[in-house]
Amino acid sequence: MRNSNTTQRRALRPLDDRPGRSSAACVVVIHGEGMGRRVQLGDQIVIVGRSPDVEFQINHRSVSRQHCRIWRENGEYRIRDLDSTNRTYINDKAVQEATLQDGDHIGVGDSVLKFMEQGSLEARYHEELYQLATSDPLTGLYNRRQFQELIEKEILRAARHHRSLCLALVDIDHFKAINDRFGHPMGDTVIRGVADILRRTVRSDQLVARIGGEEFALVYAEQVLAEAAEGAERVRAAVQAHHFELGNGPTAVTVSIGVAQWSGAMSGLPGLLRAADSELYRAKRTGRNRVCHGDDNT
Ligand SMILES: Nc1nc2c(ncn2[C@@H]2O[C@H](COP(=O)(O)OP(=O)(O)OP(=O)(O)O)[C@@H](O)[C@H]2O)c(=O)[nH]1
Repeated sequence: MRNSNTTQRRALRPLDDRPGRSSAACVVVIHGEGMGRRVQLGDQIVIVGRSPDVEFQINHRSVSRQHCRIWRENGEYRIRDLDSTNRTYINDKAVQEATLQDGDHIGVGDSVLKFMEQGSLEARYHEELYQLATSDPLTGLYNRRQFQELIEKEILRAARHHRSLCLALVDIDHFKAINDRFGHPMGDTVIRGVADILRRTVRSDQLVARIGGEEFALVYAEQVLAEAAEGAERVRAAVQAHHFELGNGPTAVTVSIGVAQWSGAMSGLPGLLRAADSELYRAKRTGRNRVCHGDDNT
């Protein structure tokens, strides 16, 4: 039986595809639903299917919930059909199980995936395209678009398995004044510095994204509000403790953070964003350099 915690974590960092990773074997959707999406293949088993719980989800009715499985064995990648309704094809031939070769086309429902071996020029090209599409060039964190895609998946998962899920929005305080005083390039240095602190302070499997100019998002999967607020407080304290060298000696930079927990009554992502944003607004209004969340609203 598959471990649901592992599945949850993988969804946040799909198979260690975070920016800056070296080129590895991968599958890329080259036709049909999910075109352009790519999943890096390592030593983990990758299930391809329609279910939100699988490692490579293709949300189309022609794809079975768990359609096929790809795994590594003796240095090769193998694929097996999981009794799918529409079967799994390699280069237009239905297969039960097969070894994948560089460039193979894998037919999964109406979609076609291409398998590319580790280090191949084409795999590197697709990796670069993927990084460009999903990461923020200034910080290397996920960009807003990728954040939305990943958190929407998390919301579906939380709803389905009745798991908790929290979102923290982190905003640098008085950032305009930093730009005005030290110049835009120094402002960029501060954004990069805060991004580094976030990366260092959160769990390694946690989703961190830059979703606006000086605004970041942290996703706390399987954590309740009190736990997420504790994590957010660690982030706030770490930023405050860091001395940013901006030219005139050390300068204090602080962040305000709003935290909210997803609930079934919210209208998906917009509802969760609204709730976290209103807590962020409260943190700004009540003095900045603080974490606000629903439970402290007395
Ligand atoms: N250097 C730099 N500045 C940016 C970037 N994106 C947005 N900004 C600036 O960030 C500033 C955001 O300022 P405001 O939204 O007014 O907020 P603030 O000054 O941080 O004040 P509070 O959020 O109320 O504490 C604006 O001046 C933007 O021009 C960026 O990528 N680099």
